[in-house]
Amino acid sequence: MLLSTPLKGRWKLLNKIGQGGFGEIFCVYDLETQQKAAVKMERIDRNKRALRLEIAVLRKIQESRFSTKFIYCGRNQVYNYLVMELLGTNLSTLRKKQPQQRFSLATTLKLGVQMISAIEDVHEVGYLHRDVKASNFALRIPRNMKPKNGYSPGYCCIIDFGLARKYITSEGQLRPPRDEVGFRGTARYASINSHEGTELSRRDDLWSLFYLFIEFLEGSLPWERLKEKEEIAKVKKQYTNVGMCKDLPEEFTTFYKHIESLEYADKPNYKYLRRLLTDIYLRYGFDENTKYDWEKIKENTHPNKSNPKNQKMSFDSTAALTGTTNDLSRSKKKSLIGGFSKEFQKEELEKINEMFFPKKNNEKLKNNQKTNPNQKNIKIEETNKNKNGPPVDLIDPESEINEFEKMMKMINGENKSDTSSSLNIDDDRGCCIIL
Ligand SMILES: Nc1ncnc2c1ncn2[C@@H]1O[C@H](COP(=O)(O)OP(=O)(O)OP(=O)(O)O)[C@@H](O)[C@H]1O
Repeated sequence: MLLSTPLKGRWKLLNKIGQGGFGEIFCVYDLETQQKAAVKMERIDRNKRALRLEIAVLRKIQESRFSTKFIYCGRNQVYNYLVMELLGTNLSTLRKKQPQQRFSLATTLKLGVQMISAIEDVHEVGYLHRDVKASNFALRIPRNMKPKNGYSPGYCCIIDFGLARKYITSEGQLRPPRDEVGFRGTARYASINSHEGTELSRRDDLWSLFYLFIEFLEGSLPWERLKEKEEIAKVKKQYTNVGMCKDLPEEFTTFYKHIESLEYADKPNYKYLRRLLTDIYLRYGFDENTKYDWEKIKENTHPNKSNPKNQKMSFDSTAALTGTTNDLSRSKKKSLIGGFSKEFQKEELEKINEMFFPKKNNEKLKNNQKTNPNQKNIKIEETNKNKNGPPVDLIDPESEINEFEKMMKMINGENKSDTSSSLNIDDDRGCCIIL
């Protein structure tokens, strides 16, 4: 690819980092900030345009910690383009680099908690994502490869709002479902509602997430090899929670039952779903030192290898690319937490929450301790009591942390997060790209 002029005289194209149905994504060098960024380009002559919608949603979701930072949008003779924060590897690529193409339970849970939050944040601004899949989540690149100022090495962001749809009206009311809708999304992860042409709602993004969890843990989905949507739908219908969750911790069954209980209009209980994953995490004895699969400690060369307590978590981007795994086994069944005092459990839970949500307000976390995280049977009973609606919220309201403002300043200097819905696409016709 030849580039005669940097985009808008500012962004110099370096290399292609992604290709999707809607456009191409490039890594660019920002001559102004001297930092790398990502640019998504969509040809102006495309019949179906998705970038305008994507930009609108991205700008609305800027306050979410799980969103990539909007930088600029513009147009030249050939392309509409969106400049945004450069993220790291997407989760699909990362998974495929693991042995057996699986993530460990710990990694799945850590990512899962963040993915639920990311989806919740999209829903909060009034949109459904409608294409939840691993390649639409990417890791935020940690500065200096260390958790810093609210970043953690595994912080994952949701991307690609090209298929998003507003599910509430401008008055904040739920849009009435249409009688029939065309298929949207990616067949492998689409909910059965989507296959059946039913109007999608918040629950359907969570169905896709559930399928993703299975894929993360098992390395594939039962309908992996099928190509036709109709065949995929047929197999999907055969696999209920019994088929898919039988070898998994029982919270996955509870997860499944919750989304299964949701009607079109129901708001999913995101906190409850996050809590289910955190419960497993604690029960299996994972803690804040538990590494992601792509992190590694160079044990042979580590100066403190004889004392595991001295070993600090480190992000190794090479490991992320080469697929190095951690030392956790999926079959690890011991429950360390169960043997400790309540105080210890509280401390543990705080730490875990800090890890999932860096810089979380500790006072808020303390409120979350009212339920013993190990009393999963109680929660299951509570869920069953509320069959006609979302289960009771067993966790105290979890306020959103306003760390994002700080993070934005840190990443983007003075870039403002304009959340207005009106799009102000800059006409940049002077800029010429030759492919
Ligand atoms: N901001 C970003 N930083 C780094 N990589 C990115 C960024 N945005 C997208 N990518 C990479 O490009 C890939 C494709 O991006 P995206 O999903 O937005 O394109 P798309 O055309 O909508 O794709 P699809 O048709 O698969 O939905 C992503 O999976 C990711 O690997």
